[in-house]
Amino acid sequence: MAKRHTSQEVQPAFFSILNEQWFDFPSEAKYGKSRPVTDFEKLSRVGEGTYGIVYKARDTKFDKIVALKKMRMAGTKDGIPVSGLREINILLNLRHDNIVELKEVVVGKSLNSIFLVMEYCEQDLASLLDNMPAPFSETQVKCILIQMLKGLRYLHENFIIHRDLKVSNLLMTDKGCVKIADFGLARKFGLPSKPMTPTVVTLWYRAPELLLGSKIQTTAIDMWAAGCIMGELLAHRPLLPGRSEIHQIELIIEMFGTPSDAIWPGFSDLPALSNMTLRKQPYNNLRHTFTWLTDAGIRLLNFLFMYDPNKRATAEECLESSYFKEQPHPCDPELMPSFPQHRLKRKAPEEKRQETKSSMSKNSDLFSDFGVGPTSAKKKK
Ligand SMILES: Nc1ncnc2c1ncn2[C@@H]1O[C@H](COP(=O)(O)OP(=O)(O)OP(=O)(O)O)[C@@H](O)[C@H]1O
Repeated sequence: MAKRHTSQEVQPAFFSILNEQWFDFPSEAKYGKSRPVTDFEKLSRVGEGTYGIVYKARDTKFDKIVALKKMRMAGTKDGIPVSGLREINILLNLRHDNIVELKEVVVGKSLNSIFLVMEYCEQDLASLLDNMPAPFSETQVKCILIQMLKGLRYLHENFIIHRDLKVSNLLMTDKGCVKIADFGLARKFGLPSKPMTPTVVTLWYRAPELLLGSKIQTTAIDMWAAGCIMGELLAHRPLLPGRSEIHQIELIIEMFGTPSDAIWPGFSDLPALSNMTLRKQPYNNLRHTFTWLTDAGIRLLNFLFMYDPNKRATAEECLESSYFKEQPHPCDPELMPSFPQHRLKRKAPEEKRQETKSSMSKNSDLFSDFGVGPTSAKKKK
């Protein structure tokens, strides 16, 4: 059967990635004309992830508010970590309303300290979901989903698999524009890369083929994560919050029934199944979970949660869904609430969210490269 999702069997070839990535750099960055980070005034710290700390900062030369992401160097032998290089290379070559814009790369005092200058987004959806008193209305959920799907369609058309889609990587501007962020795990198909690790994609959003050890990565892993995000936005809680990989598989089976070769050809050959027996559960419980959702909504969720990655919905197909054409219609992004009261609450809830990627030391003095010291940090608006 023809593949509906673009896929790649990944190979180990670490150094060719680095070379290809530098060849793709715009000449400014490639030939060392990057601006110094001292051109930026740090305003506040807005987020911290596995690969870097993110600050709200002011570009003093152009008087613009930006986000500055300092790449973590800890634990790397050769300077910039490959995840950072991938993120830089991929983002510099992308331009879309629903993808966070990387404006430039600037350097710190020491040569191996690198900052990504990105457009600043006021919110991330994880913090919003954890803090807002009432859930998003369905018209707002549709507005968010459509923007996410447009961003995904653009990525997949450009041969990029994000590989870490989750609510904390969906940012929102004060104008209600949703942006996919955090390309540290993203891959361009066609580039050789290291052998696939099944631990890509945060556990709660991880597709069954990854959990069961498939060696093939396709754009369908982003679409499963998109289904989890749709479920989370509609239910106002994570849909499949597994505590371990085994628990994650159990939750998936509880919700969608036990897969079989009949619905997912090749399923019984997946590596993890050689040492595990799956519980028999014949029912799909999506309708019981979303009793109030229209048939079109349930159909879209079921399409996103197809076990067989080849049959799973593409972003393009989702955008055609009748769910987005029926009442209540998606609201205009400009009409999305901006939630200024929740901007200060970003960090705490994010820490509570379960993450599976290894955590690195977060104590280094990351302010030391800025011209302005931590004591002069302005209060966030
Ligand atoms: N452009 C931006 N504007 C505003 N805030 C941002 C921006 N980029 C990132 N952030 C904030 O910083 C947090 C961490 O950023 P990011 O996800 O890029 O880092 P990471 O180290 O790759 O994270 P992860 O551990 O999820 O892989 C985000 O959840 C968000 O709250």
